[in-house]
Amino acid sequence: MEKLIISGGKRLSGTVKISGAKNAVLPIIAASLLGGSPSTLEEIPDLEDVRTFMHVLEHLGVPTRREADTLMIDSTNITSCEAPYDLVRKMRASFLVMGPLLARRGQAKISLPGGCAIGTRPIDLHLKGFEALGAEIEIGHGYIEAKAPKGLTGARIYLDFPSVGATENIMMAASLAQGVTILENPAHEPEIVDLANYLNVMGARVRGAGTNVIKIEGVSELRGTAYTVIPDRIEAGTYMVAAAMTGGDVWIENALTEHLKPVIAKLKEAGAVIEEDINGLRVYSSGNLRSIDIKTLPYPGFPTDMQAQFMALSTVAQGTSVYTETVFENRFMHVDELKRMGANIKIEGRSAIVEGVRKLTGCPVKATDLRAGAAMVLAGLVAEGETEVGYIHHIDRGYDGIVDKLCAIGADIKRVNR
Ligand SMILES: CC(=O)N[C@H]1[C@@H](OP(=O)(O)OP(=O)(O)OC[C@H]2O[C@@H](n3ccc(=O)[nH]c3=O)[C@H](O)[C@@H]2O)O[C@H](CO)[C@@H](O)[C@@H]1O
Ligand SMILES: C=C(OP(=O)(O)O)C(=O)O
Repeated sequence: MEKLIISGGKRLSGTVKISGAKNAVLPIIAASLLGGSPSTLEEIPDLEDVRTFMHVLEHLGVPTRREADTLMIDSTNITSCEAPYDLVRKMRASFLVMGPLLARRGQAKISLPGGCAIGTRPIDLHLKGFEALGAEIEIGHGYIEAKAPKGLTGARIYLDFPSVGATENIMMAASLAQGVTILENPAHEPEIVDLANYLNVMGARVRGAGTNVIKIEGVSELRGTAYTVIPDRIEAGTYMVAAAMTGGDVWIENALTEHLKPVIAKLKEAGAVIEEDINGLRVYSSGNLRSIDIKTLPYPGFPTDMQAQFMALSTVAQGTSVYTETVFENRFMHVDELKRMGANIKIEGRSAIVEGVRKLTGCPVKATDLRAGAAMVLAGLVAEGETEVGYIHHIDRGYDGIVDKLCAIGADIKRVNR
């Protein structure tokens, strides 16, 4: 089994270049299915999730080819409308092919994704959206089958919660529907805006992405196009925390400060210094950090995908920090692993109370999910002795070249097979 071995105590300094955003790339790959001609996507990160999505597309009869950071997708013909359990269970974002398939082919049969380590993660809002657009939905034998033989029709849809995935799936489906769709209370995340921009370059008419109402005027066809995805704000945030925790000085190249406001604010509150620039940002700190309180919220609130990494920071900060998770009901799997390293954390309902300790000590720990894995790596960077992180396939889902990037700024980390 592959593991990461980290020898803690190294101060990080130098430059880290941020890759394209996982959470932008995945919906954009799904949206490429809407185009009747090939798309060329640039700045594609080297991630397990991207490889899984390429398999999903190949299963649909859509050829994909990757050369360095470029991904070519030829969606001229789609020969199957089914995504099986084997692929969907590996990556929930596979469910994002439902909107495009329904819109382009009038049918889709996708395995139910099921829950995952961070929560039950239902898809009711996606399905309500498709039904409002005129699709008929049937659930059976572990699959969701959606049909719209006469095509989809624009509708007014209100989301009970600003779900990122539901907003994306509905936006994609509505792009090829007849008439206008008004999507109220959608998600505001930068990845939603990136998807809307890609759809619009394909010929769609999506207005208002990033605001409280998105208006989608359906068009009769879309074409493939070239597109460059935005940098990954969560990857950037993770390296920012690494710099702050290790008392380092790191230039985070390519980070978009506009997308990182809550992360920047909380790191400053913890005592790090941040210099913002058009091409990225610099983070440095003495390593003496203060307690902070964090409540996760939909964008532009503090991102749930940064909660575990910040909690790793608070385990060695002075004072008591309170973390409240409001987006997912079970996103504290990292707590027990951090406690094995000497952290002092108590869970009370949806909050975790973190009492800073003088030091963490290295030991074998598990990456229970993607960001929990990132938190283990961060804890390992400051722990005394050696930390061995297992189940790193979770980390490989979302961090492009994490070992090389950390080594280049002075960390002692290696990947081993043991
Ligand atoms: C590939 C991708 O972009 N993943 C991100 C996306 O996930 P994802 O799109 O799955 O997250 P959502 O915004 O949909 O989920 C947020 C909350 O809404 C609930 N919900 C969602 C859909 C639904 O139909 N019904 C329902 O109740 C979920 O269970 C969860 O509690 O946004 C999350 C919230 O920022 C991030 O943590 C993930 O990294
Ligand atoms: C939860 C995450 O991703 P996914 O929705 O793909 O599981 C994440 O990126 O932290």
